[in-house]
Amino acid sequence: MRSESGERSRTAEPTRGRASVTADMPDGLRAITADPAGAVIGLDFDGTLSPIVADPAAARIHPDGPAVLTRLGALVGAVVIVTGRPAAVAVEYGSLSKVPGLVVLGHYGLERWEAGTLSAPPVHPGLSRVRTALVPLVSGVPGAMIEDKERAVAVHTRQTADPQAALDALREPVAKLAAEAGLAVEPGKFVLELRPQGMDKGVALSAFLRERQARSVLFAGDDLGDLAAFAAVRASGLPGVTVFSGSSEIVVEADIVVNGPEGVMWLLTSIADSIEV
Ligand SMILES: O=P(O)(O)OC[C@H]1O[C@H](O[C@H]2O[C@H](CO)[C@@H](O)[C@H](O)[C@H]2O)[C@H](O)[C@@H](O)[C@@H]1O
Repeated sequence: MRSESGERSRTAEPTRGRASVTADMPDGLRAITADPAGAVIGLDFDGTLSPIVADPAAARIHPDGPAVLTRLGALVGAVVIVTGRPAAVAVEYGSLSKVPGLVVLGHYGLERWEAGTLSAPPVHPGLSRVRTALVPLVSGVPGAMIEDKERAVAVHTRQTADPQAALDALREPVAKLAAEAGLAVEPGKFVLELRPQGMDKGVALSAFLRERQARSVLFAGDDLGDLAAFAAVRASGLPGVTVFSGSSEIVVEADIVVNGPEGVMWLLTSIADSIEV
């Protein structure tokens, strides 16, 4: 996939064992470790907590994820997952139902899961129309598949012979269909998602920061849909840090770059270690 924006500004290399982020620590990270009770840690799911896999239904959180999130959740003001997945799916694929205090904002913030309770708005009426119209469109591209998420529909090309060419071929007809149904198109890693307008990860994260009266913020993501959350970190006026969960598929500018979900686990563990010092 193409590069979306500028250069990586910092690199944190995963290491094994107890690690510290105190050396060369960005100011936003320093604020988090100095005043953890005021910190909100925001995390994307796919590509950040969960390694990217060919079949969207086979994605599962990194094996260290539930324990790391449980540990961090006890140390900071709040841990929130902001994902394009339905919140209940992220909870299931993340084995997150027993992580105390965790909030999951699904469908880019349309849904909220907290303490086992899910709240969500009515399903957008345009979705039934695109659900039907997408079938002949996608069946014309061998290997392309539809992921029906109830409040959104995603078209995936990762399993086609040429994922980028398939994505490019579908981009225009999918955009036309979305416009006719009053939906937005959310592009991502070999995926085009048709979803309701008016909400994104930036809107969702900003509202959460206000709700929790955050004094600092970190957001980690890996894809185009996370850029709005990165922008929200920068616009919040809070000491903040953006973390790019890096891969070979896309490059995104961020304060810290780590090596995919493995690197995210290292960073979160390092933050917890630094708080507990
Ligand atoms: O906001 P996220 O938590 O990152 O969710 C974004 C989309 O992620 C999923 O698709 C991506 O991950 C799949 C599994 O690794 C991969 O096969 C696919 O190519 C990626 O685009 C998910 O399937 C979508 O519904 C999410 O919107």
